[in-house]
Amino acid sequence: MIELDSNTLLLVNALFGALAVGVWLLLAFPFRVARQACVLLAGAQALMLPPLLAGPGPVQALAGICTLMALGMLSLGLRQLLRLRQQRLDLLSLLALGLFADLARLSGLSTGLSTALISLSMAALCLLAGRDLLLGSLGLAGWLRVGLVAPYALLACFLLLRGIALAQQEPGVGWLLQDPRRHAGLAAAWLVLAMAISGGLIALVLSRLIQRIESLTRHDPLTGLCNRRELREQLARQQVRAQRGRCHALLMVDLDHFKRINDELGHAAGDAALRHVARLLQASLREQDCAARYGGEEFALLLPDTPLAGAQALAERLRAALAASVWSWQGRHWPLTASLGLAMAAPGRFADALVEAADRAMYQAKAQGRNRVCLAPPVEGAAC
Ligand SMILES: Nc1nc2c(ncn2[C@@H]2O[C@H](COP(=O)(O)OP(=O)(O)OP(=O)(O)O)[C@@H](O)[C@H]2O)c(=O)[nH]1
Repeated sequence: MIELDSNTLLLVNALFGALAVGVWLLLAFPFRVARQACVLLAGAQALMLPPLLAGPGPVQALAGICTLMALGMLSLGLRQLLRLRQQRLDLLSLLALGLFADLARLSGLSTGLSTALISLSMAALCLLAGRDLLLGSLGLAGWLRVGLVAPYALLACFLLLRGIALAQQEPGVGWLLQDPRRHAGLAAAWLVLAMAISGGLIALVLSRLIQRIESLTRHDPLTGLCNRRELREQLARQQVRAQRGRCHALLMVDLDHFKRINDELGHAAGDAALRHVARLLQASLREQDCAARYGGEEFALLLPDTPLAGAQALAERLRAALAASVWSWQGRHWPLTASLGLAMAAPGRFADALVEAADRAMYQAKAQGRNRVCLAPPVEGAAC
């Protein structure tokens, strides 16, 4: 069996660290994924390299400071990645305590106590990072969250025990007092934890990337509303409920004379008007409703659990709100109105038929003079 000494393990650790710096920079720059977070994580990883590579001398004397700064940057990067509120006071106070203790150690004042304090500050930073991960990964499966937090918890436990042992100068726990850079067992554990932490962080970044791609495939880039594909899926889900007698409604909203905006004010104005309408529609809906951009200047609103009277009232409210809203482009006020077609779901009226019925009602509203709501004929015998 090959026995690895601590120097070889440190070298492997440093090589792994350098590789991780490269991966973070690659994600941050060419791929532009969570840029700020990735830069902070690259910085954290880079700060760990000097303590790993330096032989005895001034750089190694600064190992404590480098490790503390690396943990601080790791925590900041993690908060950025998890989109947690960037509250920095806790991190800054722990860093200040650790740095103060390290300076005391370097100047020869109470070496044991200072080293203990550094260890305790590092443990607290690891605990904070673990807590942030638990809070910020609520959407992930339980086993994955445990796997992500475990390395931080283990590292925090080790640093806590080490801090306590150092403060008491406990002779029975000699291994705890060893420098991980000179103890093969500790160097191996350090390598495993570093790999687990980096692996977990990369998994988090990838899950964020997947979320982003998924969101792009389901949303309209101009307005941020759902796109036609997402609407289709939600309609199919609602249809299953309609078969069991639940009511849902579909409202098609088509802007009136929209072409004139493009022709007279330009395409950018047309885009701004579409965004204005999207905001207004979204703000008037409940959380369970789905607002989608169905085509150019046509929107579709899916209203689950909504009986006819409620859907008609909402349609009229939306029509009036749009007509009363103020939209202007480069100082020029432009009135906006829409024609709305409403259709109610029924057990035999499948998604395509529902869209077609709402669309026909909308064209009827156009034909009757625009800026009005028309109702599609109900399916005979339907409950809604
Ligand atoms: N700015 C902008 N214009 C768009 C977009 N998608 C479609 N359009 C324009 O929307 C206009 C739709 O015109 P029409 O279908 O004639 O409808 P309209 O002028 O609203 O007339 P009515 O529907 O009959 O009231 C066209 O000029 C399209 O080019 C878009 O994403 N941005």
